[in-house]
Amino acid sequence: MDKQLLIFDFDGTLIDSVPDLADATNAMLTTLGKETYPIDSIRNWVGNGSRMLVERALVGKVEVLEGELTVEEADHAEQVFFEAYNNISGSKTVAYPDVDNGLKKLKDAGYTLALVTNKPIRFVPKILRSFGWQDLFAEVLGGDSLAVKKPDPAPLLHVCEALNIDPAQAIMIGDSRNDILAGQNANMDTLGLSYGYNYGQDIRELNPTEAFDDFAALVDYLL
Ligand SMILES: O=C(O)COP(=O)(O)O
Ligand SMILES: [Mg+2]
Repeated sequence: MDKQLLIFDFDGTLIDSVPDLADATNAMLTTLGKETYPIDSIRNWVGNGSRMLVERALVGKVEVLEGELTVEEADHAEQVFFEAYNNISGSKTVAYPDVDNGLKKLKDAGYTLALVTNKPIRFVPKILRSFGWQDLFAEVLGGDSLAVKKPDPAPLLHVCEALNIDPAQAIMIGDSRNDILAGQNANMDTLGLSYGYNYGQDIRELNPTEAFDDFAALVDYLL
């Protein structure tokens, strides 16, 4: 493998964060006096950052139509969600099998590792520390670190520029259409993981360069 930089997605790729996200979402809905949803519904609402998760939960579906929510309503719900997620984040979030060892093997093999998530950046350091990963990544960007988030290629290109690495030497690795499209939009190779959250769609339908059903297979491919 002649590439230098591996850019990883976070939720659904390295960590299974949906149990905590679902608890926070339902805590928000309960606070607002609305009906709660099962984790299997909420899993399909993750991927475009907290704001979209909150809006989808308020309307109870993936597609939020123009005019269905007021900005004030969504702003308030987002603040309630942030508080709830801040209080519980970490307790039920686990790394997927072979991720911890796999990341260390890839780093030891000479790759530079970076993290680009659509999760708000304020929640990221605490989760990284909980897995002892705080020094693994040369660059870490959240969904609100720049004006745009994945599937826009800007966060990926920003990381390449900060690390002075040609995007042609980078690979985007993730579980969702937002990761694969961001990588394709940045003209990078893309590697898909099938076990995460992709709105119920098979990641292979997005035509990543390769796709894997577990993290160990991804590591084998890269070493
Ligand atoms: O917070 C989200 O919506 C998903 O975050 P991710 O980009 O790490 O998958
Ligand atoms: Mg993801």
